[in-house]
Amino acid sequence: MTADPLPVISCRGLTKNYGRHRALSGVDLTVAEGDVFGFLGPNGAGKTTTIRILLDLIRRDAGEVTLLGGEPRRDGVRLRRDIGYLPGELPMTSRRPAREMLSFLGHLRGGVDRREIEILAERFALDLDRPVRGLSKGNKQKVGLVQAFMHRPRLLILDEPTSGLDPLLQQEFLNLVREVRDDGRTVFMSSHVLSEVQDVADEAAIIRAGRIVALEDMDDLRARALRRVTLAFAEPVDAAEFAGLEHVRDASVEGRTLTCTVEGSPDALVKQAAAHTVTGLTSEEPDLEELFFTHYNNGDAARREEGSDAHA
Ligand SMILES: Nc1ncnc2c1ncn2[C@@H]1O[C@H](COP(=O)(O)OP(=O)(O)OP(=O)(O)O)[C@@H](O)[C@H]1O
Repeated sequence: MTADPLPVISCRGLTKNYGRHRALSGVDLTVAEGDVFGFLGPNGAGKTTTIRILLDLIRRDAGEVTLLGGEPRRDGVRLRRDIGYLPGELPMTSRRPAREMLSFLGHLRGGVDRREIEILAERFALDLDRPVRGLSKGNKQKVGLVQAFMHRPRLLILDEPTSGLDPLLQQEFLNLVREVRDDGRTVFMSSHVLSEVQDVADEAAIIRAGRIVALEDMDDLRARALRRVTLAFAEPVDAAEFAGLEHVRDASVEGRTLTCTVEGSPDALVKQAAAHTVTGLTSEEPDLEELFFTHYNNGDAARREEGSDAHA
């Protein structure tokens, strides 16, 4: 075992106001080297604002930031080489082909192996010969991802990276994130959907109304995750059979369909269901809001604070 390395991202007390609107109220974050860190929160919670402050694209009103041992305001040039950044909204108005734009960006970062661009483009099924301007939203997102990964940065900061990607490419993206982690590099990625980060993240912070309201080890969060499960049977079943099962709540039956909530392992439910002929199964994840309000005692407090902030 080695001693804990210095965090790759550390921020303390980040505060940001847009006019009279307080977007961040004292955000603290610590991201360890080699981790995949999910930054989760509903729309408008402050994810993009935090990321832009980390990268010194906007100024904070208060707080401290350290990134890869440097200070974003002072060490911007070095940090840009060591960081891959995918913005939430990509300005892509160039008439030039994606290949040229990516090579140009590569030069700005001190040179990028062209093969790396080709390999990434192939993985994301991106046609490098098409002009950037005419690309669809999904293809623009692919260009954004290629430019974030292509110089093999030590730290990737990705704002809603899977937005606009179809499910197959989302999986490819997650594979890439795993490879980066296996390489000992670090990924910080935001999302408003837990499912997008839950398979890959080691840790997650949940931000709400400009405050970090939870910091979670993902293994714990996964173990507690709620699912709404619907099972269809060939014959009518009795709700009582399922009501007392471990990790099963709110079981109700209508005709041949059982709906219930599973918190944690669905093992007991699956074994009980197997006593019957199962004709259908759906399992839905709750959205982040639901998970948040179900699991965190401070949920009501956060909701109240948000309400009072909104009137501030
Ligand atoms: N330039 C701006 N001027 C005024 N208010 C802003 C500005 N940028 C963001 N805000 C507000 O600050 C809050 C945080 O916004 P931010 O974009 O950081 O949230 P987010 O979590 O990234 O959400 P989203 O996923 O919708 O982008 C929101 O209430 C937003 O309306």
